[in-house]
Amino acid sequence: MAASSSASATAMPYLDKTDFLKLQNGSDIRGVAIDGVEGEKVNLTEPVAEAIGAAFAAWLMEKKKADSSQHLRVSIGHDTRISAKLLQNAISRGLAGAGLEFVHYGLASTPAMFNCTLTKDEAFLCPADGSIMITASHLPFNRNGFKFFTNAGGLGKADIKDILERAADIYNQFTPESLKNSEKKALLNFKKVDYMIAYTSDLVKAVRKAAGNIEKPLEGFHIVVDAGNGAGGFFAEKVLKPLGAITSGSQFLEPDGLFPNHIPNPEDKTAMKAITQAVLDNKADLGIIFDTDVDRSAAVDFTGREFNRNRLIALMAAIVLEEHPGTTIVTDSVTSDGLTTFIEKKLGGKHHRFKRGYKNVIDEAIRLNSIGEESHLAIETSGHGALKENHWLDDGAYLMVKILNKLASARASGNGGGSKVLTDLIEGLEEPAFATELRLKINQFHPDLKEGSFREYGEAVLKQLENSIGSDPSLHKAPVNYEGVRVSGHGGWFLLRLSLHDPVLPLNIEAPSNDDAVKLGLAVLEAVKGFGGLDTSALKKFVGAS
Ligand SMILES: O=P(O)(O)OC[C@H]1O[C@H](O)[C@H](O)[C@@H](O)[C@@H]1O
Repeated sequence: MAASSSASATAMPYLDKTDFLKLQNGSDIRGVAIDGVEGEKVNLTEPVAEAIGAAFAAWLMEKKKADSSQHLRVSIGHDTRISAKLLQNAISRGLAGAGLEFVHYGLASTPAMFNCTLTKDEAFLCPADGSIMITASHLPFNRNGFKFFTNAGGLGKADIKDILERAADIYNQFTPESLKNSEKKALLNFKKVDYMIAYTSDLVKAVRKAAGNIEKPLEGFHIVVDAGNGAGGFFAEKVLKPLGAITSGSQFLEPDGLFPNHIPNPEDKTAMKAITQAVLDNKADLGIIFDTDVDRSAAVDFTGREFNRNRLIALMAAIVLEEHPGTTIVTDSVTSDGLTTFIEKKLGGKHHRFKRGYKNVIDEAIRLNSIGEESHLAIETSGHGALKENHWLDDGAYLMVKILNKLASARASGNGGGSKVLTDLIEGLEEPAFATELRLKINQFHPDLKEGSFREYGEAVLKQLENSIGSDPSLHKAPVNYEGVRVSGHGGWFLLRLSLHDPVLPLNIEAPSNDDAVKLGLAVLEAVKGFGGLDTSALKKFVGAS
């Protein structure tokens, strides 16, 4: 362990590239930003964040072929986490030290942070050459992280790795003088604007335009919002109200980084229950729920029926296919067979079931367009959805705007009020009576893994499962599949695949009954039973074998 000579730098432990690379989570940076959870040591410290800021600056200057005289501008926003300000200031010092301008947006959403690289309005110090969102999405309160954007979109895995490697070098070259110097520069150059005014006014304009330039196209609609105390509270006040909607009964709009009510996550059952209850209690027409940084969303109709997961995809596909008949809808891998039938037979579109991961589905839709296959929607069951018309940005608020457009235009053309128009759009979507996701952990320290990685071990489990399927006549491998092993049988299907980030094999099962789902579960259990490093307890419990 080497340590720098200075007083403040002695408090900074030596960290190498591997320590920095541990902060990578796909195309995001994530870490533990504050104490408070036993066994979780802070690894996203202020100096680490400062180094990441300086590394992003260096990366951006290279990308934009800028020299230090050009003063590239970077905007910084954050969600409601309690570590937001600390990290905001640290990353600003990194940018300032590298000679870049930085602008604080304060509380913002992830999609707004991409948008500001496209907005052309000097009053909001836009466009930004690059932007940073400080968020850890729905993770617990002690975590935090960064997402980065340029006008070309969100940075991908390779760029994040590059930035973290640069950050490791920068961090180990920090001296007390350099740290003081960047602090001074950051204090001198500090600027702040409320960019959410510009972003929300664009959303409002989009709905007005779609409704035929009516000032208050949502007049009389009662719509409740649940922001889960994340950054999405603006939607009620700054989008729905100006459009004329009644928003009383909206809940958890106040920022609170301890998330005292429920996790802001449309995939979370408690969160969905909370917004459903609010719709029913208030006899509202529609409920809208966001995740912490508003890149994901879901809705609830006036009867309390949830539009999330496959249903949200079906609804968005119906809206997009009305506008672009025959287009390809790209989704993640855990979507249902019923959804494929719905998109292809009822809506006349094409369902391209790809891999899990929002960046994967978005990049795939872009790729399809580039080879001549038209696609206008890339959407995941997690609630991430991106439209071609909106720069392929996964924006939970924009998804909801598309739904609002539908409500407003239906009423403008005399089709009544309420959200029945939405419910009707997904009529005919077959839904399995039983659906579950079990997450089977790989024990990385099990002797069976020898020197190999958990990924190699997971691949071996999948290979074994694939081989064993061949000998069971009631099971059939999906003819087209991009991830893991997807099999149909017993009237349903299962998919076993490697998690994008964790040493886990998620197993999704959908079937017409619990018994059929158990039969599918038993087939998986039988195939993987020789793998001592795989924790199958959840599966055993599910099939009643423990
Ligand atoms: O592979 P898993 O562990 O199920 O996680 C997959 C999920 O990871 C993150 O949350 C991404 O934001 C999602 O886009 C992705 O679907």
